[in-house]
Amino acid sequence: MEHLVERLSSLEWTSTNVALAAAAALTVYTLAHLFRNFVLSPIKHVPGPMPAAATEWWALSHNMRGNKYLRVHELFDKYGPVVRTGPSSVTLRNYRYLPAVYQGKWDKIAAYDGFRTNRGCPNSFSAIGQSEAQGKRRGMLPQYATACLVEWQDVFNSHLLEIVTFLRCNGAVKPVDVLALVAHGLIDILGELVLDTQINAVADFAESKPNPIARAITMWPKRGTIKGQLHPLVWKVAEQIPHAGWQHLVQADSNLADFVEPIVKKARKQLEEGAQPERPALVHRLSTCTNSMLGERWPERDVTAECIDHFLAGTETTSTSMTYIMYTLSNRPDVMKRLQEELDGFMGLSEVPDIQGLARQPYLNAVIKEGLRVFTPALGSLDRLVPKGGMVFDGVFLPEGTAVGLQSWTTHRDAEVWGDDAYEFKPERWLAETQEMKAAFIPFSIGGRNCPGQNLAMYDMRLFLAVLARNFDVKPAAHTSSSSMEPYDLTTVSPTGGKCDLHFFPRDS
Ligand code: HEM
Repeated sequence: MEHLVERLSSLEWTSTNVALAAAAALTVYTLAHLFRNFVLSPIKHVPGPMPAAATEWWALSHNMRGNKYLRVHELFDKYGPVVRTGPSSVTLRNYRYLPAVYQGKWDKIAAYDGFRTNRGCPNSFSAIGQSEAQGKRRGMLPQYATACLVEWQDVFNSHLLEIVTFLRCNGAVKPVDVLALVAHGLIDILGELVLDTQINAVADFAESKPNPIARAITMWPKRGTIKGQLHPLVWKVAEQIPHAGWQHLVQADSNLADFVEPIVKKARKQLEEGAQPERPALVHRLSTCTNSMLGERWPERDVTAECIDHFLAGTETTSTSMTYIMYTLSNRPDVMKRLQEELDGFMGLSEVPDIQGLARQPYLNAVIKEGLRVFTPALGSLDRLVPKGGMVFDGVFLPEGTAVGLQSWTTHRDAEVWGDDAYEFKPERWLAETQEMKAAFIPFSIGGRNCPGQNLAMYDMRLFLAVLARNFDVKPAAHTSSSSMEPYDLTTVSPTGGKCDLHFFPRDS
């Protein structure tokens, strides 16, 4: 050793020597990494593509290309129902394992930590452990109960009517991006339901003015995915890249925090002064409930983080589902006709429907469920950590700490459940729902970490779909095609083309 140190100190540190030393260090690091992932790994026996086992870059590069779900889907045919999709992660095909993985109170993987909001504050989505999440969920669930949502009917109606008015003036003249339109509508609704605040996103959209909140909300999920997959140091460096578009993405979180923080502060002050809102928004509920883990009121920064989280979780998911459903209807006059007949019978001459009656319209609900099945917004694997003792899946043992999950893209196309027409959009299948369909339909996930906003999401979708289909016939713009609509998946899905331009022709014109 002394000899080696002597030799090193006698070396002349020219730039060539430094480069050689760096290359040698990199080689040693890479070999050690490969040795660990191939030879020492406790899941080395799980079949899968070699690059996926070698490094995280296989998953990251497919994530960045938005097609990881397709690659993983193909792997099952080649490697069987249990596939190694990363150095320490495995994806399962068999939907019968859904309860084991998602109802077993297993922790989420560390990448969820990248979804903290309000400058690094944890929220229910980013919480890794069940107990931390349960404390937060108890406070929010009453806001999305049916009894609460029906009280907001006037808010839903006023924003939907604004959209109808805009489309009546513009939709036939030039195509409208339904993805952005619905997202702006949802942001206005969530503004009131979550923050008791008017955001006026649809008004800005109608005037082609960028809305800063809408921009931050649409940028945020991409930021979360990238941040979650990069080493914190690499992210710190990446944050400095002086590119305007990239900076909008990097700053999406602080921009939202700057907007939501003062609203939360004001609401808390009003509550402390004795105000009793007749119709509490989420910010009021969270400000008054007790954090069951801490035994005291939620800190202000946690309330801010949770409210931001709901804006994010409730916008892109629902707007994507609505967009793919509207795009499908623009190409499927048979489905549109049947839907319009049902809605005409239910709504008559009214432009907006009764919110409760919509839940009882069979074909409308069948179209939405089929939309959520075929175009699930969260279609990749939602990974969890195998707990102590490990577990056997389809004959393959996975030890404690393995990241494991199922992707809804695959589950929603399982021929054993959905039949040979699993890839087709066929709302009729929901008119005779089977137990297998119930068990394998997972757009909102299942178990203790399922989507707490699913009731709101279903209300949103019923309302938007009923209003758009009742009032308009829809045709795709010339440039809106199956390739521009190819799903691009970065945690949640969006069309590859980034938008979905459709023509809206008023039905009574
Ligand atoms: C079509 C619309 C929606 C879909 C498909 C959807 C889907 C999902 C899924 C699959 C999860 C589980 C994620 C995971 O385990 O990684 C989830 C979690 C969550 N969703 Fe939704 N969601 C939708 C709308 C909403 C809405 C409207 C809200 C609230 C305004 C919301 C709030 C949340 C929250 C807070 C979580 C985290 C829950 C936890 O981890 O305990 N979502 N959602």
